[in-house]
Amino acid sequence: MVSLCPTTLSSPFHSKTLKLNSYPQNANHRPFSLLPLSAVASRSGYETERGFDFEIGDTFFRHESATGRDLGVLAAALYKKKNDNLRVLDAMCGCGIRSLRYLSEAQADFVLANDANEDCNGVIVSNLSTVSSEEEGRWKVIHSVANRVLAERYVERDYFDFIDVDSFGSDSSFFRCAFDVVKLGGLLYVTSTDGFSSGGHRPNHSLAAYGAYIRPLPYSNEIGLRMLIGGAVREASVLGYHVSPLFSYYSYHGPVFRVLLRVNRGKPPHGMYYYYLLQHYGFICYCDCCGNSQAISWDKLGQIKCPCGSDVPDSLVVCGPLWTGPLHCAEFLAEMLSLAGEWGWVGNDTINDLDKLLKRMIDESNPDLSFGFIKLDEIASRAKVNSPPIVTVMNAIHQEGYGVSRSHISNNAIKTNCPMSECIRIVKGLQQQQL
Ligand SMILES: C[S@@+](CC[C@H](N)C(=O)[O-])C[C@H]1O[C@@H](n2cnc3c(N)ncnc32)[C@H](O)[C@@H]1O
Repeated sequence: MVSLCPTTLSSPFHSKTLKLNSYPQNANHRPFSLLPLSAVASRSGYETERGFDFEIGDTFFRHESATGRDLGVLAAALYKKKNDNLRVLDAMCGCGIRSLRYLSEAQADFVLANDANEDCNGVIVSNLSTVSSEEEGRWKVIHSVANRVLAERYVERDYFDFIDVDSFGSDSSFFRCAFDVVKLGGLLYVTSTDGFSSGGHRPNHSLAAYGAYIRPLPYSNEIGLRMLIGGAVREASVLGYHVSPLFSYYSYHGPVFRVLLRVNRGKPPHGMYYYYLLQHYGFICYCDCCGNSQAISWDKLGQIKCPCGSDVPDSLVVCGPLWTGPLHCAEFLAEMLSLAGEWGWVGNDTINDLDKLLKRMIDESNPDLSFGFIKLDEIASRAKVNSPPIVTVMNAIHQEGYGVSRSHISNNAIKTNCPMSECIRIVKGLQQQQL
């Protein structure tokens, strides 16, 4: 038997010495991204999602991830509509529900479904067989660590239109291999469940995984998305690719951070890539004293100071480097929403949430709105009043000429370019009107 060491596993170029279907036999040498079995939420039996009945056996499956799957399927289907061809690599497929949905709903021409755990094989094959027989060649199931699968595809020059990496913890170790296997113009759907890092509780870890030093901020879940995009942007630029987020989605079930990236090479639409990077890849500075946030570009790093002039020690919290640009592409989201409507996903109970989510994401794509969000509780506590209804606050801010939207991340928060001092004045005014 081949003896595997972690270095061997993480090196893509050892694939020829190992059987593709081999899975590390020695528990001590399990790839670092595989969690201990005790951490795996598994339930035996069958599930239903969007009208599909499928087996889950003892594989990892979470109901709560359905929205993330819906978003991926809509995006893949849009890609297929525009490009007429769709080859999907589902790098960590669990029971194969995503592969099943990419085949059935997005009409993928081919899906390569991989999961390192060979025990998932029977369940995946049985689920995909409900779409077509294995002999028809629309899908193939393999079992290997994701980076090895990706590296082998790269060596074979076997590129994919859509790659889904649904990992546990941080996904940054898969970026490089994945970028090399996505077709130019193709889509990479990545996931992180690393809520500790985004919350600023493990700055050394976020530095190691995403190259970003993250400290606690009031909008840490948005920071999680920005940390993920920033890490991907950085890794892509090392290889000469440029990426831009088409949508970013946070779900508190996990928590889970998911981002769909378009991968390209050459000049991005808005000028030279490095100019684009300098514009959108930098630092975020939050002032504890006044509650305002600002983006700091690399050339302004030496001049960090809050306009409120605070001289309170440690009042400025600086995080980064991370993505400070838009979280979504509004046009792409609008197309997803329209497709959801065509599929009849708008209007029934489960879909109402997706409908609301997509509309909220479109709203928060407004480029005038600063990154981060402000929780109403924070405004109310600084203004020393009770929190007024969110819609009343938003209307009042809007009437004062500022941009304002909800955030898909927090129900009780707004995104606005209205400074905190003005928000406080507006909220105090609303309170007085009520007296
Ligand atoms: C979050 S689950 C996938 C869930 C699935 N995508 C879904 O939507 O239901 C992650 C899966 O990745 C597998 N896995 C973990 N580390 C892996 C690695 N390095 N390479 C390939 N598969 C891996 C696990 O066995 C597990 O089934």
